[in-house]
Amino acid sequence: MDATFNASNVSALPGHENRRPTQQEAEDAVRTLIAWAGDDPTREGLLETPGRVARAYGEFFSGYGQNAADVLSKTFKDVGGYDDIVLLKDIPFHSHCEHHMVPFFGKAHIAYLPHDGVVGLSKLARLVDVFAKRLQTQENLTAQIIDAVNENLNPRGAAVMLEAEHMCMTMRGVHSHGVTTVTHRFTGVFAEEREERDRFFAFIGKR
Ligand SMILES: Nc1nc2c(ncn2[C@@H]2O[C@H](COP(=O)(O)OP(=O)(O)OP(=O)(O)O)[C@@H](O)[C@H]2O)c(=O)[nH]1
Ligand SMILES: [Zn+2]
Repeated sequence: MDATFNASNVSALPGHENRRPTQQEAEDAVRTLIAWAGDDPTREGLLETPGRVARAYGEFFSGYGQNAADVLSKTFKDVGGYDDIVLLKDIPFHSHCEHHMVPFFGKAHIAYLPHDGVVGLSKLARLVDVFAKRLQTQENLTAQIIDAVNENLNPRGAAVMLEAEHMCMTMRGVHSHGVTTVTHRFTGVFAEEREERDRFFAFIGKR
């Protein structure tokens, strides 16, 4: 995360002009939240918690230190002339909503019709993580994934669908359990031809 940390991201944070907050400052912020929640950050069980939370944040938000172009940089053309749909379904993802900073999680389905070669299958799952491991809305996550596929693979078409449960709707607020939010976007041939969209839905078992 350090390597690509963009200091301008925190320029609006008083006392942090042009620098990333230190680990110590992050841990102090966690202690403040613990006290604000009503507990005692100095009691034994909570002493190491700020450090753990900071480390966990490093994992939850590791996407800020990654970019899609790196993940999708290596493509293969030696695929026997295969140019039909490539589809990964049920890619699990965990993200955090940018409104409440609590998790939303579910499955992503990504398809593309190759034009300039194909990409390693694991890279599409990694691509989801590049953007999921940031503060997000589900709509933005959907758009960023398909934009990255288009920019880096130049396919004849791409399709992305996300299905997720938002803990900010389950654990708090409206307390609506079991609600699945579905977002999707189609580009190229998938946007133009209903038949291709229907194939996508059929492959992911939605019709
Ligand atoms: N469109 C969209 N909304 C989201 C997403 N994640 C959370 N939200 C919603 O963001 C909204 C924020 O609404 P606000 O009224 O500003 O905040 P709030 O008072 O905490 O809202 P409630 O959740 O209704 O209690 C809520 O309706 C959330 O359900 C997302 O990925 N996409
Ligand atoms: Zn939320």
